[in-house]
Amino acid sequence: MEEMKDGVRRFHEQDVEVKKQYYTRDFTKPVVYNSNFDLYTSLAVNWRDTFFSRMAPDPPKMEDLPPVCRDIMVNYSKQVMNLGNLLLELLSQALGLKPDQLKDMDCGRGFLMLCHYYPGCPKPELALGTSKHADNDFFTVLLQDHIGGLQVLHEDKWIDVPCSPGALVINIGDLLQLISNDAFVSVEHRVLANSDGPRVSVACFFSTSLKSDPVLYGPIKELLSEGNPPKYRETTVRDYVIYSNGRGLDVDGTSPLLHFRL
Ligand SMILES: O=C(O)CCC(=O)C(=O)O
Ligand SMILES: [Fe+2]
Repeated sequence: MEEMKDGVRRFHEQDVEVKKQYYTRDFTKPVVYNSNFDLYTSLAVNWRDTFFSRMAPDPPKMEDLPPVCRDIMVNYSKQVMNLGNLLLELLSQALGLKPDQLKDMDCGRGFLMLCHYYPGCPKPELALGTSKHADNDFFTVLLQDHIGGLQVLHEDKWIDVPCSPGALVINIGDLLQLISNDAFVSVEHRVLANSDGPRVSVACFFSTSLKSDPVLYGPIKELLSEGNPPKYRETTVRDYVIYSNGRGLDVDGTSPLLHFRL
C-alpha cells in the first residue's frame, strides 16, 4: 500500500512537461490526467489533481501506463480485484443471497483506479479537496495516507474518517444501493483541503464505468416482495455514469439516484 501511494506521488510530482502527455478530458484514453473531471459543470473547483485508468476488464497496455508507477498499478490492482471479489461474497450473504450472486451479476468485472493528489492549500478554509458526493459505482476500495481530511455524512453531520495505517476504507456506491433496493445505502463523503499536504489517495471504483455494456441493472428480484416493491428503474452502468458525471459533484445537494427512482 505504501508503494502504491509512493507511485501516485511520483506521478504527480513529475515535471509538467512529462505529465502533460497524459492531460486530457477524453475519458476513452487509457490514462486520463486532469484537475476536476467536472470542471465545466460543477459550481466550485476542487483543490485536487487526478489521474485514472480503467484496470479491468481489458486492462490498458503496459506501455500506455506512466513508467513511474506502472508496475505498482498492475500489482496493486490484482490485489484489489481479489479483495473486491471477497467483498462481493460478503455483501451477497449480507443480503441473504447466494455467495456468488453479485459476482455472477458482474459487479466485480470492472474497476477504475483513481489516483488523487491534493496539494497543500494556503487557505484550506476556502476550498474543498473533493466536494460532497456518493460514488457512482457498486463500491469503492479507498486507500488514503496519513494527512486525513476524508469525512462521511452521518445523521447530517460530517464525521472524520481516521487514517489508520494499513487500513482501507470501503464505500458503498449508488449502483449497489440501486440493485439492493436501498438495503445498502451509498455513503456521502467529501475531502477537506489541507495546509499540510500534499495528500495522496487511491480510489478503486468497482464499475465498468463508461465501457459500452448492454447489461441492465435494477433491483434484484429475490429481494423484492409485495411489501418491498422496486424503488428504481433499470439502467446500464454506462448510462448511470454518464448521467452522474454530467451533473458533476455536489451540483445541488441531491443524489443522482433520484433520477432513477420510480
Ligand atoms: O481522496 C479521497 O480520500 C476520496 C476520493 C473520493 O471520494 C473519490 O475518488 O470518489
Ligand atoms: Fe468518492
